[in-house]
Amino acid sequence: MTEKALRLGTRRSKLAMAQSGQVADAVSQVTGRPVELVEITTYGDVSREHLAQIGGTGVFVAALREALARGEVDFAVHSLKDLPTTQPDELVVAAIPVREDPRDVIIARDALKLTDLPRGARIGTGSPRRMAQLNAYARTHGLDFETVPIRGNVDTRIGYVTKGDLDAVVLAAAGLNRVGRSDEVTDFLSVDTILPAPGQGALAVETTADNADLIAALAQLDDPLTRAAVTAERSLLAALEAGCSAPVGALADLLTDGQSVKEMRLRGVVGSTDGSTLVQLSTTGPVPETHEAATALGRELATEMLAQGAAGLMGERAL
Ligand SMILES: NCc1[nH]cc(CCC(=O)O)c1CC(=O)O
Repeated sequence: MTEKALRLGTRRSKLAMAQSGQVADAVSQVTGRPVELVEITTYGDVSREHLAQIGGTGVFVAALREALARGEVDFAVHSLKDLPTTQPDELVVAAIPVREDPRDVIIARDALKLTDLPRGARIGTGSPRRMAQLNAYARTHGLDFETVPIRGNVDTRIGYVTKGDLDAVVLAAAGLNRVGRSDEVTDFLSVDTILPAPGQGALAVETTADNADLIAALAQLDDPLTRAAVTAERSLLAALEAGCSAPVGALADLLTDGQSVKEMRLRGVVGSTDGSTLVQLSTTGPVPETHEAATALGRELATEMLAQGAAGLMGERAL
């Protein structure tokens, strides 16, 4: 007898379909069961222009979570950076697979790098985090470009450059990799220049808390080091009382001593969108082995950032 297919709820966007498809393959490999994609239309997909008013990328997550709660699907895959920092009691993030490239990139006309952009160049991004750090970089490196607020999916955003409306756009490397368009990247931005969004490049595989068998099966896809890193990053975000559209960047990585992993370093930044003020700090600690330890690392850095005025920079919202 063939086993019943597991139902994976997904948005219809190219990026969502790509990442759901990849997780579907992995889940079917570890469970030996077929996985069926169930398309869920979200309010954010239908009414993009109202996204800012109804609360940013959280709307995409909410529709998938409702389908899970109603029992219409068995599990869902989210971009971790779009996931609100509060976890509903009835849902569990059963797996956080190995993170992809966390960097931001630019796709610019004429294969230009960030530092090659001419004076007055227009760079499209709707993210206050990217605006703040790009503008700060311009100020400290004698560059002169303008960040222009844009929205839209990966294709739309790249279209601004290919149609000649903008000189460059900023995107996440991971998303481009997943949709097979990373060959169009003209510059991978160092995380020393632009810290990514907390959780960027990582996925969250979520199911209902009452589904013990599926939780155990999905756990085989979990990467504990990725989980520790993104838990610390998201704990920083939560402790700063910032949402997914706040100008906050964070990245936890491992510091190695020769061959062996020594410590985890968590870097964080918050800034004004014009780049005139940045609070950028880092902390290091033993590699966290529990959720509590990872959370403590993020809280510790938040406390230091708040002491340096981070709270005053959190009011700015995405356009
Ligand atoms: N905010 C939209 C979004 N959510 C996740 C990704 C990319 C994939 C990832 O970071 O995991 C993107 C696109 C982007 O920022 O370019």
